[in-house]
Amino acid sequence: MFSHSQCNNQEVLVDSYGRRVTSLRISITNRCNLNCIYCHHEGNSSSKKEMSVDDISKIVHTASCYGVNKIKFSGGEPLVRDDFEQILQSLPPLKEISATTNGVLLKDRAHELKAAGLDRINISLDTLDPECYQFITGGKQGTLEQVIEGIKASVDAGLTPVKLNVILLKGINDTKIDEMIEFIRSFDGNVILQLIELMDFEFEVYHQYRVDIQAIENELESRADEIRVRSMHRRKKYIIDSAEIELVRPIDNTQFCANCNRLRVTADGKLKPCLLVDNNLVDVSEASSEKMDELLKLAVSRRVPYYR
Ligand SMILES: Nc1nc2c(ncn2[C@@H]2O[C@H](COP(=O)(O)OP(=O)(O)OP(=O)(O)O)[C@@H](O)[C@H]2O)c(=O)[nH]1
Ligand SMILES: C[S@@+](CC[C@H](N)C(=O)[O-])C[C@H]1O[C@@H](n2cnc3c(N)ncnc32)[C@H](O)[C@@H]1O
Ligand code: SF4
Ligand code: SF4
Repeated sequence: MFSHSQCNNQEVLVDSYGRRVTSLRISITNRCNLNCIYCHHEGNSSSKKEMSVDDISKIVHTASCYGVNKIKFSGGEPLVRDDFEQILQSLPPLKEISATTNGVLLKDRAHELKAAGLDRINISLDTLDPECYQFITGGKQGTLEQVIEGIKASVDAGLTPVKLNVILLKGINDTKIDEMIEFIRSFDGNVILQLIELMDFEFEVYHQYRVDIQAIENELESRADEIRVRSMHRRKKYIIDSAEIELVRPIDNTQFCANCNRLRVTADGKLKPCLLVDNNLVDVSEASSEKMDELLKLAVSRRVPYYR
């Protein structure tokens, strides 16, 4: 297993806009068992190449020497990788390791994931209606019931707080927010609702389903007992009758980008400075550990807030 022999520096990674990088968002595969109508694929190419456990471990060990202390695993669908638990076990001690999943394959792995070092999990589920679920996820490879079982198993395994990711879609779920709030309430404070603005990756889907996000934000604000602001992206959290609802509103949001502390890693081993930019990636797939330091700094130097 990889370990960085000279991890004794005090250096941190700060880009030219004063944004310190403290977190990596790592796609471990581009494969997915669903085909959601809106998917942005983390802004990645469709490359079939996947980093090995050692490749991922090497990147995280190097970044951790520069004060990166949070890792988010994503995909495609991270749970289609059978070696996800091995990936988790290969990491150095960190403040937080989390993952985002569609939840279909979660039920039977939640406890193993926790034991392997995963701290918490985000589960994407846009509807509580089985037919609507099939429509959004574009097929027959997963069911609503599997995802709900996955949420229960995650709470049971202590992968908490579980975040329930809901992409707001006009005419599909924009009038069902209260239903979702009631659903998370049934988990006694272990589940947070995360309402997400649809980003415009799929042009037609975006134009058909985008919601008036300002109206939703106004409604949350008027009903909130308390509003908290996260340092990451300056995201707002609304507390409504003890339920926690976080709003992810990236489009045209200069505060969101000004407080972006994540560097992305693509499934085929490239450092990606921004979700929305494709022409400035830094390939670390063949890098030695010495070269990795240099390439990490190069990727950080290429970071520019997308909305500014
Ligand atoms: N524009 C933009 N969107 C992001 C970024 N990071 C996450 N998102 C979006 O935020 C939504 C939620 O992402 P998750 O993978 O659940 O993770 P997260 O909420 O960002 O992270 P945690 O709150 O720490 O769990 C998704 O729609 C992501 O596409 C980012 O850096 N830029
Ligand atoms: C690309 S998915 C990868 C992880 C996993 N397959 C899942 O769906 O949770 C990561 C997150 O991005 C969100 N997402 C995908 N396409 C999006 C879009 N066009 N706008 C906003 N969020 C999107 C998903 O809902 C999910 O919460
Ligand atoms: S499950 Fe995730 S990666 Fe797969 S299509 Fe849906 S949003 Fe995209
Ligand atoms: S700069 Fe903005 S759009 Fe780009 S990754 Fe950061 S928050 Fe997302």
